[in-house]
Formats: sequence, structure tokens, C-alpha cells
Amino acid sequence: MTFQRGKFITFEGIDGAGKSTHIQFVSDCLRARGIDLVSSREPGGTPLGEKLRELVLHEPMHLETEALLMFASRREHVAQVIAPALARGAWVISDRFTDASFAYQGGGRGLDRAKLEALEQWVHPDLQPDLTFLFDVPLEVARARLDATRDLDKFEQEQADFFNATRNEYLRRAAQFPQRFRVIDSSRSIPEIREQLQAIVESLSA
Ligand SMILES: Nc1ncnc2c1ncn2[C@@H]1O[C@H](COP(=O)(O)OP(=O)(O)OP(=O)(O)O)[C@@H](O)[C@H]1O
Ligand SMILES: Cc1cn([C@H]2C[C@H](O)[C@@H](COP(=O)(O)O)O2)c(=O)[nH]c1=O
Repeated sequence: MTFQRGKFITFEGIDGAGKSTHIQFVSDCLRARGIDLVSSREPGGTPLGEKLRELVLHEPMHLETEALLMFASRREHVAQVIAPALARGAWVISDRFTDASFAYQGGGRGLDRAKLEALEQWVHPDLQPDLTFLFDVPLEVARARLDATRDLDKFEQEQADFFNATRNEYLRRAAQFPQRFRVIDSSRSIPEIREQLQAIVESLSA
């Protein structure tokens, strides 16, 4: 028996844009449609990846070390979780993937894009998301949402210039890959965003 490869969906956006809020909703919509779904996150998603997550979110380190650890976590995630699930026909949702490295380490921190492209080619030469939701929101809105909720990690404590550059790189990539990106105006209310997400999910799983 041959299985059709499952679909790979990623959620992206600057910290506080609201992507995590909507992952559960989209997951519930897909499961209600009978789809076998694996939901995961980066950095993380495996026992080793979760240890790397603790390091990159809390320890100061060289920019290139940070990028390499993101891709080390990703290599493990692809090998242990994403590729096996897709191969057996399950769908995978990941809270962030390689677009985040281009946006944060590339846009935010200024790492040469060619180095990120080389890492991408090394770590997942044959894998790209089928669909990427980019939750786009002005920095001030994201910041207000974060400040209201929790202690901030290393990235969340970055300044406005960092997040503006990160957001701009996300938007640049959305324009570069329009066939897989859906830019969601995340400054709207949660019910309005859900309505749009539901329509996209229904068209995808029809
Ligand atoms: N559309 C919205 N309107 C108002 N509040 C929202 C909206 N979306 C999310 N929030 C709230 O903003 C806060 C941050 O949301 P969430 O954790 O989903 O962001 P995130 O993009 O996943 O952030 P991070 O990447 O840092 O984990 C939460 O308290 C959430 O309830
Ligand atoms: C995958 C990935 C993530 N990051 C950053 C982006 C966020 O600030 C954190 C993860 O936190 P979240 O609350 O789970 O979104 O990590 C990054 O800089 N580069 C990456 O490749």
C-alpha cells in the first residue's frame, strides 16, 4: 500500500503576534475533518531539541552559534518527528520552522542570508512547508500583548529595531514565496482571524 505524503503547515510571526493562540484552533479544525495530525514546535519538538531550546532562549551566545543551534534542533526535529509523520500520511503543524531563522537570525541579527541558505540546504534539502501562516502585526501591538502576559525570554527582550527588521524579513519572504505563504492580519480580533483560518483550512482539506 502506498501513502500520500501528509501536508506540512508552519506558523510564523514576531513574538506576541498571536500564532500560538491559533495553533490549537487550526489543529482542532483539521482533526474534526479526520486528519491524523502531529503538532510540534521549534526550537524543540524532540527531547534533544527541547534542551537546545532552553539554551538558545536563555543563554547569551555568538550569533552564528545561535543559528547553528536552531538548525541542530531542526535537524533532529525533521529526522525524528516531521519526516516520519509526513511519510506515513499524517499532517504536521510546526510552531515555527526555517522562515524563523531567516527572519530572526537573518533579518533581526543581520546574519548573512547565504549562510542560512547553506544550512537550509544541508538540513532539509527536499522539504519545504506546503503552507505557512504568517501572523503579521505592528510591533507595538505584539509588545503590548507580550507585556500583559509573561516573563520575557532573550528574544522577547530585544528592542524595536530588532523586531522591525525581523518582521520585514518575514514579509520579504512572504512576497518571495507567495504560493505557500498566507499573511494573516493579526491585529484583528481572535474571532475574525479564526473565520479566515477556518476558510483556508477547509479549502486545504477538501
Ligand atoms: N488577535 C488577538 N487579539 C487580542 N489578543 C490576542 C490576539 N491573539 C493573541 N492574543 C493574546 O496575545 C498574547 C500572545 O499571544 P500568543 O502567545 O499566541 O503569541 P505568539 O505569537 O505565539 O508569541 P510567541 O511567539 O512569543 O510565543 C496572548 O495573551 C494571547 O491571548
Ligand atoms: C525556530 C526559531 C525560533 N527563533 C526564536 C523566535 C522566538 O523568539 C523563539 C521561540 O519562542 P516561541 O515563543 O516558541 O515562538 O525563538 C529564532 O530566533 N530562530 C529560529 O529558527
